[in-house]
Order: sequence, then C-alpha cells, then structure tokens
Amino acid sequence: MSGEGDVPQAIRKLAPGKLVIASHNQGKVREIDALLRDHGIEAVSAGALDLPEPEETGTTFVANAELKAMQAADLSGLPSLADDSGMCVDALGGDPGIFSARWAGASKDFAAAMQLVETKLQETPGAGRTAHFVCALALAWPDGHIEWFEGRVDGTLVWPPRGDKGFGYDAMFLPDGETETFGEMDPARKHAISHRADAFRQLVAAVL
Ligand SMILES: O=c1nc[nH]c2c1ncn2[C@H]1C[C@H](O)[C@@H](COP(=O)(O)OP(=O)(O)OP(=O)(O)O)O1
Ligand SMILES: [Mg+2]
Repeated sequence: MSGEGDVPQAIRKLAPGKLVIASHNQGKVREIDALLRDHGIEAVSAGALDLPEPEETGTTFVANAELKAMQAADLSGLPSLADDSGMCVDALGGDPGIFSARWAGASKDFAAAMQLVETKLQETPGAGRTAHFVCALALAWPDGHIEWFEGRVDGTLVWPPRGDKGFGYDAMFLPDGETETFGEMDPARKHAISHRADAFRQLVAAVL
C-alpha cells in the first residue's frame, strides 16, 4: 500500500536510469524516453536490461500494460513503466485493438498489417474510416503497488499510407484537425497530441 502523496518524492529521488521502460518496441521506447526526458527523468529500457518479453494474455489494454510493468518490476527490482497500445477501427468493431502488434506477425511487418486493415475495410460495405489510438500506461513499483492511465486520440484512416517518421500504423492515421498523418508530422507534434501524450499528461499530473 502506498498513499498518493509519497509517490512524487519516490520517483524524484530515483537515480538516473532507475526507471525501467518495460517495452521491447524501439519506436515506443524512443517516444516514452522523449516524454520522460521532458520531465527530467532518465530511464533504461527492458531490452537494455535483457528482460524477457512477456506473453500478453490480458483482454484489455490496461491488463496487458499491468502485466508487462509488473513483470519488469519483479525481475529488475526497479519501478517500471509499461505501455500497451493499439489502433481501434470503428468499422472493424475495434480491431485490431489489443491485437495491433500481433496483426504485424512475428516479422513485425506493419506494411502488411496496414494492408490488412485496408483490405478488411474495403470488404466491409459502407464502412466509415474513423479510428482511434489507445494508450494504457501502467507504473508498477517493486512493492507491488501499481497505477495506470489511459489516453486516446481520434482520427481517420488514409490510403495509401503517408510518411515514414513514425512506427506501426502511423502512416495511415490522420489525427482529427491535422493535415499530416502521424507518419508525416514532426515527432514533436505527435508527442503533443497523441494517445501516448494524453496518457502521459495524466501520469505526470498524478505521479510527478
Ligand atoms: O503511436 C503509435 N503509432 C503507430 N502504431 C502504434 C502506436 N502505438 C501503438 N501502435 C500499434 C503498433 C504497436 O506494435 C501496437 C502496440 O502493441 P503493444 O503490445 O502495446 O506493443 P509492442 O508489442 O509493439 O511492444 P511492447 O509490448 O514490448 O511494449 O500498436
Ligand atoms: Mg507487445
């Protein structure tokens, strides 16, 4: 058990590198590292610590984020932050959702995953093209205490994909109110408006 009040001091006292980013996705680690650095926090990635990639057996973004954060905290003995995220397409009943990474297969082929989304949309009569990204962040402490936050950004899917600055499904996602896809825009702009930024704002407000 931990009161809300002692957490900010705890994270502020961390030595540099003593927060684990419990992710094996380089694109995500890059974004989370940039977001943490904005708050003066230096972290180390699960990959750099040789932590294994857990099987994501949860049925929600939050459950999978918790599972990844808790495993990293258990194995490292350090506070660990995990991100479980994905793209939910309205006309596909929310797919790929928590299966966003798995649609890209073992080779992490997101060109193929984006093509699969587009093909399924073409096969769905009268389908609209609205979608949103979700990001669940879970922060697990070695004492078992855990807190989580969920962010979201709404947009429309474009075809063909545009831009190579992002990762995953970025090149086909046009956020509402923008003229560039997540793949085309400056990373700083994505950091300001993304699902991950939304979840981070909540984490920062609650924890830092
Ligand atoms: O900002 C994003 N821009 C584009 N695509 C994104 C984004 N955020 C999540 N996505 C997609 C791709 C990713 O592979 C999957 C998350 O799956 P998810 O299991 O949370 O992550 P992962 O397996 O890639 O790495 P890990 O679990 O080690 O953190 O959703
Ligand atoms: Mg994963």
